Amino acid sequence: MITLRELTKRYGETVAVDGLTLDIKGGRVTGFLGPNGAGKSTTMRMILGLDHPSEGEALISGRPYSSMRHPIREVGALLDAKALHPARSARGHLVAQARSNGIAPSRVDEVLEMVGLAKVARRAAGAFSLGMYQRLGVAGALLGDPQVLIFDEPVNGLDPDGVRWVRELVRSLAAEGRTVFLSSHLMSEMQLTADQLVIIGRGKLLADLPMADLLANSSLSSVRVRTPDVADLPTLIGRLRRDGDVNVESPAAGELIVKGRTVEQVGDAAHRLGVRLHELRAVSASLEQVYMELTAQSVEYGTGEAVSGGRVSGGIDNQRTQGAEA
Ligand SMILES: Nc1ncnc2c1ncn2[C@@H]1O[C@H](COP(=O)(O)OP(=O)(O)OP(=O)(O)O)[C@@H](O)[C@H]1O
Repeated sequence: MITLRELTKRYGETVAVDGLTLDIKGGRVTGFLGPNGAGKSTTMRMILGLDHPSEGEALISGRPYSSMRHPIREVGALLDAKALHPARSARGHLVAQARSNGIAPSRVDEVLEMVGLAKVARRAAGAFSLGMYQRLGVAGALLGDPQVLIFDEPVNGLDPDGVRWVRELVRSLAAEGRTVFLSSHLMSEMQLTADQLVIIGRGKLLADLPMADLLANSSLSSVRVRTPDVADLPTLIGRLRRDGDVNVESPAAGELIVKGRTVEQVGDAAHRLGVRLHELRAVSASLEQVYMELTAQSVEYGTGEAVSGGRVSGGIDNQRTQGAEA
């Protein structure tokens, strides 16, 4: 697990990370999202001891990175894939890392095989494509067989095959119980990969909740209903509106678009009233739509107020509370 407590980083006047408090748990892939400059890389750098917090702390399995004797056995990271000596071979690069962390050289060949670089392992890394650098970075992260993995934009520069490979790899690492924390600007890919989402804006936490809840509770998601019992629709609408916090529109005779209720709730209400349904389906927002709405608000109103002031906010706030309890 990764634990952040009031984690804050200031660069002069700039507050890059602003009081982040959250737990990034094992057994699932946690996606880390935020606009450019939101503070994602700075957060990851502080977790990895590359930057010192101005306030607060970041712990890995309950301990700060700086207290670890062999850090890469506890946490593997891919931050800047190109940050290595270009004249060194992929194997040489990993062997040096393995040696300084008490890891057997046989593990180097194992991880090179895992990332598909075994055949080019003795070539100078300087001649590598961006995708090959990314694979080498992933190999470095896996070298110490750590329980916690941090990937900053791991699919950057990868072809569709490589993107899929990363997705399957991180999902299998999480399935083994490991903590996987990864950032990406590719929303469609993140939607396929992550179980949990942490979204920040201007260094502040905007959301920390399961992907499914984020999408289902978005004001952009809805339930579509079609009934032949047109005359009964006003009664059904009245029942749906009874508990408040719902938006019901009727775009055509016998059709409803309901926002703020689940398909189960709408189906049950119709059943109780004896209204026949010929169509009942959830129309889920995409992660990209929800993300754009959420972060646009944060930009417009400032991050702190945004989640309690807008349409998305009710859902987000509730979910954030639920996420914290989970
Ligand atoms: N070494 C530094 N000195 C001064 N300001 C910095 C430094 N590193 C980051 N910042 C600032 O801190 C803020 C957060 O930057 P950071 O790189 O963490 O954001 P990010 O979410 O990773 O962005 P991106 O998606 O563009 O990679 C930005 O305003 C950035 O300019």
